[in-house]
Amino acid sequence: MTTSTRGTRVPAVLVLEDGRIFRGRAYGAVGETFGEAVFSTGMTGYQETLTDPSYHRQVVVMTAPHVGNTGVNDEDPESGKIWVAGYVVRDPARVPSNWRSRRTLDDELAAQGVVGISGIDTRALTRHLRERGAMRVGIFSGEAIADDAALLAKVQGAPQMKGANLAAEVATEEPYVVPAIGEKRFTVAAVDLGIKGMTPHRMAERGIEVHVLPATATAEDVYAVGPDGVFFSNGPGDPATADGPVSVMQAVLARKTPLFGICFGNQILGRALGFGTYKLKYGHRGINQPVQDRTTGKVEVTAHNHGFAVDAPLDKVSDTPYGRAEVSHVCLNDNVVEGLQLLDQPAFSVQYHPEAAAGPHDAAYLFDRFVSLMEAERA
Ligand SMILES: NC(=O)CC[C@H](N)C(=O)O
Repeated sequence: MTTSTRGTRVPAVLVLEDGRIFRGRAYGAVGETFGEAVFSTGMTGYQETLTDPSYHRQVVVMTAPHVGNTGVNDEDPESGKIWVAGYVVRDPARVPSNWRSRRTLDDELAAQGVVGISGIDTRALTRHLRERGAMRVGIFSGEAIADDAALLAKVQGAPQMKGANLAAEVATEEPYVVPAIGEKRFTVAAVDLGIKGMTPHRMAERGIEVHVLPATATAEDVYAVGPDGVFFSNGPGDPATADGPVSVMQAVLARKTPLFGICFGNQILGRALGFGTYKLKYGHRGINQPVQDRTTGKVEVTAHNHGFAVDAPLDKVSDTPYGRAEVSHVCLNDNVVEGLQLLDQPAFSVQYHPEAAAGPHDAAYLFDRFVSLMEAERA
């Protein structure tokens, strides 16, 4: 069911698993959907958010009150489709305006079968999620609307995010190559756990030929491309389930190949080193999060999308099977671990998004750091 609701007033209901209910109008496709309710504080960049594969099985609530103002263009998507399980906005733009816009966001959501809701108090919903924590949610419109108790029972029967193993559902099935822009200097094997398009692009800009491999790639697959460095991407789901990628990363660490991880990749490095991961109460999602690089003292404003985090000590160097490791970056809002680095071999990762799609470019230096590690290895 993908009827566009543009110009119509189809009622819709959002039901949280703790029984709180919000009533509004259908936005995008009419029907029903389930996921984990999370909020994003980004005021721009909604196309990048919607198409980030890390949002698979999450229903995204936008805290910015006006969404859709710049329509939908063909340049900004981070992957081939919208991945969010549902979309919640307060006040959709009725007439988008931008020189790149091709379609309205409402029509794009409808065309891709993404069920959403508009006209609800997203500020109250966000405060609820902040106080009670991220939780399961359902959005129902059209024929899917039933009595509240029946809808609540459906939401309470939907799968949880904790324990979800989702990377293989979003990653490429076949390997592909993103060529270096200009002169080729390095080859990188990138394990795709839900990679955003901007990430290989940021590497390609630095003379890296990126071999993107499926989430199920083995250490043999990684080394078959003759990599100067290995990269582990962002991705959806609970890092506690990523045993396969953790053991591939351990093989890379054992060979001391230069290694870089982003987001899910940071959690996998944490696990590979022997740290735990845990679910944050409501996560970090947006493009305005302050992070300190403890190796330089500099503070950067960064893009985030994570609901889990690494449990590593902030105040000491840890001994791991791969040498000494430390927390390199920390979120200044809540002291959550935002980066890890090894001190005895060329490996590091960040929990946030230096590819900045969308978001500020403060953290682009991390791609240069990866290049420096590969240069040092070659020297
Ligand atoms: N963007 C990501 O890679 C997210 C990682 C993980 N799924 C989390 O929610 O924390």
